[in-house]
Parts: sequence; C-alpha cells; structure tokens
Amino acid sequence: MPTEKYFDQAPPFPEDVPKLSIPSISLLSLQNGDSETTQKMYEACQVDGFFILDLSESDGGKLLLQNAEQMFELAGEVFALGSEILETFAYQPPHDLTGYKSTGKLRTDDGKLDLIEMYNINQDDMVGNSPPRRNPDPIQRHRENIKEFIHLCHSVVTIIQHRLEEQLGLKPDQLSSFNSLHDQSDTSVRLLRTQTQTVTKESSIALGGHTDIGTITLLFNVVGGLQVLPANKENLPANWRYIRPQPNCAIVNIGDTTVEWTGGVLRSSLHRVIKPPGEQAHAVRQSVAYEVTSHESRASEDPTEQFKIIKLLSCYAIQSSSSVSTIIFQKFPLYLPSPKILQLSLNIIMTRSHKVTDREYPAEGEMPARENLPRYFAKSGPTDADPRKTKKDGGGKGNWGRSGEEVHDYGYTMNNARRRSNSSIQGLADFRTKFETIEPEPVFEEKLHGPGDVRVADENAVTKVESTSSSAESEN
Ligand SMILES: O=C(O)CCC(=O)C(=O)O
Ligand SMILES: [Fe+2]
Repeated sequence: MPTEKYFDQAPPFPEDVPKLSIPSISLLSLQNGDSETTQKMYEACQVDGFFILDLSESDGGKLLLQNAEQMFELAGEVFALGSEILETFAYQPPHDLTGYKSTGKLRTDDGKLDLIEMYNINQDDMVGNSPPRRNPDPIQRHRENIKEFIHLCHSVVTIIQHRLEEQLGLKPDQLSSFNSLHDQSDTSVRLLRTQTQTVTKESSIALGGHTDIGTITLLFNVVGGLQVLPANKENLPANWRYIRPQPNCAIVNIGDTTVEWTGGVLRSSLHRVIKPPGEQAHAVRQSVAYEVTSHESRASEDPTEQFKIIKLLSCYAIQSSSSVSTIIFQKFPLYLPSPKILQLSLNIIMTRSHKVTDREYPAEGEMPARENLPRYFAKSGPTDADPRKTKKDGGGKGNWGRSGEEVHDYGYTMNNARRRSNSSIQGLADFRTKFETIEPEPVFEEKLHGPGDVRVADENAVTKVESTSSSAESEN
C-alpha cells in the first residue's frame, strides 16, 4: 500500500468489520536478520500465509513505496485510456495472460460476473528477457519506472525467501534461486481497478475466492475489500475476514508454488475482493500486485531434489494412507529432504488431513473416494490428471486460471478454484517444482551491505524473482 497521501484521499476503513489478525513485520528487521521478527513471519506463513510488511523503516522499503505510488499513478493512466483502446491489448487466454482483462470475463463464486479490471504487465518484457511487446502508451513511457519497481519488489521477495530458507533448514538461496530476474517467467505487475460499488450490483464479489498460484505476492492497496478465509475454516459468509490496508506497508501472501516446494509447511489461503466496507464503497478501488511465478522451464526433471521428494511424498501419503517413512525409503532410498522440512511436512500431512471438518483426504485405512481426493483429482481439475504433472494444461501460464469456469469457455479460469475448506495442502501436487542452483544475487540486506541507496543503477545489484494466482469460490 502506498503512503498516507493515498490513504488521506480515501474514506476511512470502518472499525466494526471482522478483520484477520496477521502480524506486521518490519522489512528492516528482516533485512537485519532479526530472529524474533523472522520467527513471527515464519509463523504467519504457516498459519494463514499472509502478513503485513512494514516498509517504512527501511531505505529500500521507502524507495519501494515511492515506486508503488508511481504504479498507482500508472494504473490511473492506463485505465483512463478506456476500454476501446485497452481492448486492443486484450489478454489472450489461455496462452498469453499479459494485457487487459475487462470486467465480466470471469465467473465469481456465486456464479455471477467479476467486477474487476486488470492489466497484467509482463516482467520479461520489462527487464528484457523477451522481445519487447506492444504495450499501451503509458506503459511504454514508464518502462524504466516499472523496471525499477520490479527490481525493488524482487529484492524484497528475496529477503523474505532468505529468512524462510533459514527457518526451513534449507540451503541459502534454495527458494530464491527459483526466482531469478534473469530467467523468463510469468511474473507480472498486475494493476487492478474496481469502480465504486455504492449501488448494489448483482454481486458484491469483485474477484472470486482464489489462492495465488505462484511463489509470493506483494500487494499494495489502500481501499479495503480484500478478504481472507482463515485456515481450516469452511467457506461460509460468516468466516471471511477483511485485511485492513495499512499506510507504508505491503500485504504479502504465500502462493501455492511455495506451498508445494515446502511440502505444505507454508500455507496459501483463499482470498477474494468484495465490495469495500462502509464508506469505502464510494471509492474507486485500485491495487497493484507483484505476482511472482517461477519459470516453467526451470522445472527440473531431477527427482532427487528435496522439494520434489516432499511433494511426491505428500501425494503418496495422502492417497495411500501408508506409513510415510516406508514410502520415502521405498521410493527415494538415497535421498532425504531437510530433516526439518520433512518433519514439519509429515506433521502437517497427518494433522491437517484428520482435523479438517470438511475432509479432503481419506482417513487412515479408507480407500480414497473421488469426492475426498485433493483438488487436482476432484472438481476443479481434470479428474484423470496426474498430480505430478505440470499445470500446463491445467491452470496454464501465469496465474489466471484453471479450466472450466471461464465465462467464455477459454479453458482456464483466474484462479485455483476451491470448493470447501481453506486447507492449502490440497493444492500440493498440482504445481510443478522448480529446482536448480543459481548464482547468488545480492539484495539490499542492510546487515550485509549497509543501508544504501538501492536504486537500480546496476541491475545486477538487486535481483531474483517470480509469483502467481489461482482460484476458488465463495458465496455472498
Ligand atoms: O486487489 C486485491 O486486493 C487482491 C488482488 C488479488 O488477489 C490478485 O490479483 O491475485
Ligand atoms: Fe490473489
């Protein structure tokens, strides 16, 4: 979320609405490797997969805030072009999700049409990983600003990943190396806008419930309307909680790819955008999201990597209810994941699958009935799909979707549809895993480099990337 300047222009967020309790994490403390802050962030990533990132104390964070404001201004210019011009840059689902999506292209959870306009700017285009694309004039004019925003967001994502690597007992850069800025990916800067919703429209859901498909999302918003379904809650109207936008902060959420990579240790939660609460419904709602996606071509076929092992492990354990240790030694006699991840992952598999009221997994000893199978076998995915397959013919590139729910029957939808409770492990197996050891790339970790100006004069000085989005449902 940008600075007070934007907050001052918006009506106040009401006090009397149910809010999700998530911690505010100081970016500076993360940069400095503060253990208490790191632990708090790690816990938040395990509980709901959402936290507030306070950018205000960090030099890099402050620069990012200024850049985020520029992105808000850019969004104003882009959407001011009007739908006639923007439609000439329309996204081309399912293969190319860069570009403009007008309202009404997606179904919301209540079967109505979405109310949100989006413009997806392609990171590869901006940083020069791919041939230049045709873009609306404001985007062309602000390429340098967009590039700088991308570099800064990427640095922040890398810092978060470094702290998570430490907590998870992973090697340094094991997560962040999958998100190199130098590799092609479907990472995008997404501009979003919803018109005022004072007049009750058919639906109050602007963007249906979904989880983000990618690695991590950094979200900047000012006006409320973002809601999260807390962990293991049924998808009922009374269970959704608002996230209150905070000045000088970003909202960070874990995407499904990270859930997969960590064997379900970290969580992605269902979220959606509804009519802004109270007086805020009079405001035009704008947000900017940096959605990191790991590049598909980076998915290694090497079965020895620990993430893949954990992913497969999770699937086998869920499906067979066999002893997980038997499975791991039968399938992968030579390899073991980080003991910490393994332990946490196994705990999660065992406890989550038995606790959730609306069970997605069979209880011990039961044959898995189709109704109880994870999402990729069930309603929102091809029922015969191999859970270890990539989402190429499922969600497709980028983060906009999965088959079957698009209004125009494009063969994809915006997000990862989820029908029941908000248990992120259900998404474990339908994302491919990316491996590979990448050269370390510096970020603005002040402990290491001192609080300097992180302007991207040298592109190599701030690096690493990717994220996405997936979908679901809701009511209301
Ligand atoms: O606009 C928002 O607050 C959330 C948008 C979102 O969830 C997404 O683009 O994936
Ligand atoms: Fe999202």
